[in-house]
Amino acid sequence: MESFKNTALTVIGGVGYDSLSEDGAARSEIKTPYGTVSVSAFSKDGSDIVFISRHQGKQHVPPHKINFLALVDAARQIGAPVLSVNSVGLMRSVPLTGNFETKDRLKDKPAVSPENFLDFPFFVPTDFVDLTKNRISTFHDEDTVHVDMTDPYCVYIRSLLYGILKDRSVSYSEGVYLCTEGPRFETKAEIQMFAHYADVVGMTGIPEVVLAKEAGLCYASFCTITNPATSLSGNMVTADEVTAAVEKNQKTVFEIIFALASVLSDCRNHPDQNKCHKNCRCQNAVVGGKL
Ligand SMILES: CSC[C@H]1O[C@H](OP(=O)(O)O)[C@H](O)[C@@H]1O
Ligand code: HPA
Repeated sequence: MESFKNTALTVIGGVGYDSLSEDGAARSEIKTPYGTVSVSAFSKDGSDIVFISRHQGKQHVPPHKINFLALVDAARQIGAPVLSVNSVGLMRSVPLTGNFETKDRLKDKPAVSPENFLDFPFFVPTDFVDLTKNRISTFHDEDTVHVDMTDPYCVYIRSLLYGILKDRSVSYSEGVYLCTEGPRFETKAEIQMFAHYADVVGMTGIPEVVLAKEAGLCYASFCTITNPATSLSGNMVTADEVTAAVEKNQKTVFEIIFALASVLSDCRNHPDQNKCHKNCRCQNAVVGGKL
């Protein structure tokens, strides 16, 4: 296996992110017990990043057929923290974090809503609801392991993300991600029900986060809100709308990814590890969970 030992960050990228690593990236394949995964490795300002395309490039594997076991096993072999990039539909208004002094209309209760989501497209999941139906969501089919899900998304990586967003004055919302099986979009009745339990809806976050936790990886997700969920605007929901919104925000997402890789790279090399205090429990998520 090619050595990925200096990798600061692995990115699992969704729709519209294949160009993250196009220029001068070294392409290779990682063999896993679940299948072979194509990855590309590149350096950005001295930080090594490995990119895994969730839909595996031009063939575009649809959400319900993604080989999550292979993708996450590849990330485990790389061994670096993982940032997953996902697109989502917004199901309800969510409070925003950011500086709104110049945005008069948001002064009282700043929130992202189906009306203004284009201005505030970034969302960080803190928890999830799993409504997938037909996916293998554990590495432990033969033995029995019950993984802890108290903090599904790594608190350490999220704290770094929040710092980077704040430094760059990028407003964001955070909350609960709900995953459907897809590939169809949701019905009106489903969105009315789901919005009681979650803020955004997507098709690709699960079981990625669960498998990453089983693998002991530090894993967080950075979502782009691409559309109001079904029936929350007068429009139909289309894949074209999703890709257009991703493309519009891609530059900012790339900047956040590069900044995160840089912080993680500095932390790896810093003699004073207190500077980068890793306050998460990701590596211990299966401790006490084996029967
Ligand atoms: C392009 S329409 C819906 C499709 O896009 C999202 O994928 P990803 O999160 O990998 O960008 C969504 O969850 C669906 O899979
Ligand atoms: N529903 C499910 N997945 C999605 C959506 C949506 O509205 N937007 C982007 N991915």
